[in-house]
Amino acid sequence: MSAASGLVTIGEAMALVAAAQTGGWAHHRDLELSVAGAELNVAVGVRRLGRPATWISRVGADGFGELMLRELRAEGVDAVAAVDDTRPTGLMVKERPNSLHTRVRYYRAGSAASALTAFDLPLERIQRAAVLHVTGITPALGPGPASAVQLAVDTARAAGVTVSLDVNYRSALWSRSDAGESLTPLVKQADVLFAGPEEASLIVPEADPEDMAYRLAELGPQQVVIKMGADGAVSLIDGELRRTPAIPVQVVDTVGAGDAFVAGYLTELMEGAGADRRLATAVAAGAFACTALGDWEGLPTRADLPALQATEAVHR
Ligand SMILES: Nc1ncnc2c1ncn2[C@@H]1O[C@H](COP(=O)(O)OP(=O)(O)OP(=O)(O)O)[C@@H](O)[C@H]1O
Ligand SMILES: O=C(O)C(=O)C[C@H](O)[C@H](O)CO
Repeated sequence: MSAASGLVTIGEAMALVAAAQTGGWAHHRDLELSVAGAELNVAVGVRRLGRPATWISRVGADGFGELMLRELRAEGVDAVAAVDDTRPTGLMVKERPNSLHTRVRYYRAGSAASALTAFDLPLERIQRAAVLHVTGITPALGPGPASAVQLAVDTARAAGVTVSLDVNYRSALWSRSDAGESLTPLVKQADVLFAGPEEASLIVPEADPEDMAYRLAELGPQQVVIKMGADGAVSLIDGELRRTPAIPVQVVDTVGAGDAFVAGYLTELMEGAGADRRLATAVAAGAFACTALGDWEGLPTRADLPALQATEAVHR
């Protein structure tokens, strides 16, 4: 399959150090090393569901960057990433103080990906994509990454490529007012918009998810999806309002569920599927992501999807 049938996404991924047990670092020092980043998670999710995916970024000339590129190769994601020998790959640390909470800390200031600029973009790949997916994390990394996202979106729109935006507000990176101001113009340029209710309220004043969806659609996106965790999603797609329940699962770790949901939705969009099917695959992928530690390791392939309906937990 060519990139023309696939997703292109841009963003930072980090090495992910996660506690292997609950209890906090002071008591349990076992850790697991992986990689994660919202856009990388989406690229892996799309690829697992069967569509081509390209991930554009920068990594450090270090073991973490090497690990990231290896993982992406193993997943079949096409990585277009400059290796920067002056800056490190960013790091994210995920601690589980108890079974109820996950605490995430970033060590990403001055990272290779925060030096991303418009010069890192292979514009012809964006022009040939089926969907360009960006998130509100990248503009928060600095003026270089913000200008790269803007150019990517402008390029996609000029080429008639569908633009997808996940608001993905990260309070450790910027204030709500800065995020609202910077992301509103991007929302207006998006065809598909994903946001949680708290994130949507950065852009519009409404408090009710259905009202938010209508107000966001007035800004431009024909497809607005409000992700609501265990409550599923509210969407306004081509003028039609839907409530899609989540699929109940035994939750291990919800971080990355939103990216899985986006991957499910966008894969079906690229397949030409209708809104009901896009949302069904989105909630299924979101549920899968909740069942495993790690941001993307638990993401499903097509063959995995029916397992959510299975009644027996052990298959022999
Ligand atoms: N506890 C859960 N049980 C079942 N499905 C869930 C659960 N949490 C999330 N999901 C599924 O995943 C989707 C996205 O989750 P959520 O709304 O938490 O996204 P998010 O806040 O963007 O996540 P993140 O930024 O951590 O990736 C939900 O709409 C739902 O379909
Ligand atoms: O928060 C970020 O910047 C990340 O990209 C890290 C995680 O992988 C992401 O939050 C999961 O959606």
